[in-house]
Amino acid sequence: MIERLCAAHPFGPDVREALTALLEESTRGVVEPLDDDAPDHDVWAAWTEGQLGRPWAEMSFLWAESYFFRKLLGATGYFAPGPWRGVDPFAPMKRAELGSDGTAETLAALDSLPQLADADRDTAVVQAAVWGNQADLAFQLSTDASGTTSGLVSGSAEEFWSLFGQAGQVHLVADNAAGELSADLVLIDRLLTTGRAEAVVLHVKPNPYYVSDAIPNDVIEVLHQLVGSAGEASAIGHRVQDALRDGRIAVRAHPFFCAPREFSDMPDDLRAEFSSAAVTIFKGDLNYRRLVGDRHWEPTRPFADAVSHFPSPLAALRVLKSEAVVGLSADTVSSLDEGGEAWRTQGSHALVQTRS
Ligand SMILES: O=P(O)(O)OC[C@@]1(O)O[C@H](CO)[C@@H](O)[C@@H]1O
Repeated sequence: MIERLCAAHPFGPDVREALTALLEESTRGVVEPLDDDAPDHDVWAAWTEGQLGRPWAEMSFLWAESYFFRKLLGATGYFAPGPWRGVDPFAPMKRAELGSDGTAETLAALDSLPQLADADRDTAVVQAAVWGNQADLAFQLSTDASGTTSGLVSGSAEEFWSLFGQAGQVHLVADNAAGELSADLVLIDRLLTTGRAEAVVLHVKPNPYYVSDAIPNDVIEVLHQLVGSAGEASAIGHRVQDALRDGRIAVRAHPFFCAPREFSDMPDDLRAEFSSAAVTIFKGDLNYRRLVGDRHWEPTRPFADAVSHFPSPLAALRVLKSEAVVGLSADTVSSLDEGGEAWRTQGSHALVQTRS
């Protein structure tokens, strides 16, 4: 990943040395404190308490990966005065995906939506939002990515839509930019145009994270792409743009969404926001890990038990890219295990899980 960053940016010797030092530290060294003077220093001081000086290999994967991406921003000068201040180091990768043939095909496919019956359009929009999560660069750099889609191991689009009753404020905790965020805006448009939501809060990351994760600027980039395209994609883009302008859609970027913590530890202000939600939709693998707890749970552990900490109705739309999974039937687990595939980590299987 660091090689790809250095190939994508004309970083000078100082940044390249800092990135090399991070690679050395995180693969063979001990956890060192942040050495940049960023505004999030105090909050990271709390999040790194008790971890400094310990070998990275002893850290939980959730903690290590989060801290790695935060230190990577420090290394590239994201927070420092200079040419790279505020420059998203992953922007070239996101831009390439947004401008790819695959994304163009996805947007063109939206033209089929108006011809569908309502129930079929509901299903198509949810399926696109689920599978939009497959394309994520942090994962695609791993060895497991298979690129195939083997279907849902749990839940359905019908289960997702059954969660919505009295229209209220719906929150969507986004994951990746580009193609996944495009599908998320299509889902948000569907929530608003069918009256399932009076308003939507779209939560993105405050800083670049896990390569593909969406930050506020990515919302602008994706919206620009939708509005500038043609057909239904453009119509959806204009409706989303209008909803942003009249306040029916709000974008938020709470610091906790880049924390090395599970959602059971979320701060009171964020918990209060979700407590008043009609439904909260969590997108993607990392959000799922943070939601259910990043543990080797028994996969048959009830989803409702794993998310009992969350204060309101929720849905998880996730492609499986890591080991943590709950809410599966014993038959499903044995049939998947007998299939001999790395179904938990290769990104070929997905799920829709809800708790009212
Ligand atoms: O949340 P996403 O984008 O669906 O997936 C992100 C993710 O799969 O990438 C990492 C692999 O490097 C995992 O730790 C993490 O869960």
